[in-house]
Amino acid sequence: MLRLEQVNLFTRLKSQAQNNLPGYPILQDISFVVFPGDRISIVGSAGAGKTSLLRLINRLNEPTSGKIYLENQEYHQIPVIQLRQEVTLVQQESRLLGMTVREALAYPLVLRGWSKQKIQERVSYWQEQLQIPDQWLGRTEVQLSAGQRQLVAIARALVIQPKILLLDEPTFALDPGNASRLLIILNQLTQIHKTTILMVNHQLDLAQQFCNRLLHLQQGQILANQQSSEINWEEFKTTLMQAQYQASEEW
Ligand SMILES: Nc1ncnc2c1ncn2[C@@H]1O[C@H](COP(=O)(O)OP(=O)(O)OP(=O)(O)O)[C@@H](O)[C@H]1O
Repeated sequence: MLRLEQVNLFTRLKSQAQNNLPGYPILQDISFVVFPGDRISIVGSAGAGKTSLLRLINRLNEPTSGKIYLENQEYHQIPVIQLRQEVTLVQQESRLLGMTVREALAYPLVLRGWSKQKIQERVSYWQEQLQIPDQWLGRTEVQLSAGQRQLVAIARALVIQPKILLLDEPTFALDPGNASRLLIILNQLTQIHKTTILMVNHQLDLAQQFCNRLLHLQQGQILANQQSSEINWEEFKTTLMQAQYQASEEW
């Protein structure tokens, strides 16, 4: 469904470009394949390149070299608007841009010229799927907690029913009960709608609960790309904790 081939991403700061200096590497030699219905957790220490990888896949960043394919079509051959309809990113800090929840959920469909009735049906469906209470619909983002905003942002991404959903730390503002509930809902959705999900997650317990595959990044490189069932999770948690500790020491 999605294929990355030897993708590299280097910074190209203005000062570096002006002085003809090479940028420094953010992602190096990234190659992996995503299959339909995959639930992939992306983990790694701070600065490992997790967000940068999601941004590349959403085409907010362009690879310095290497190629990305969606269903065998090279990214550059796909108009960006179409690509973002099929591959949607929910960033860590989502904004509703002054809209009420009702307006924000309808907005992607209004942009696509849908009728009021079709919008209402689709929005109601996803509101129900993500268990968003009616009382939230008239609220703006300042009247929602960070976790509530995050849930609305995910629902807003799902109303256009993308093939691939990219989630950057969707559970960061949720308490453990709600985080776990969200992952169960997302898990069900991948089965019903065959949505493929790539999720950055710092909490390994949640990653373990959610994914069928794990991508471990370290300093911009893929250290491991493994089926969840093949992972010794206890051992992996210790290894990752040590790597995170080391990264914070170097920082
Ligand atoms: N626009 C940018 N310009 C320059 N450097 C950048 C830019 N974006 C990211 N970086 C650098 O790229 C590296 C990877 O950053 P990224 O945000 O992808 O890491 P991450 O794994 O998501 O980290 P975290 O877990 O802290 O969110 C970091 O060293 C960061 O400083």
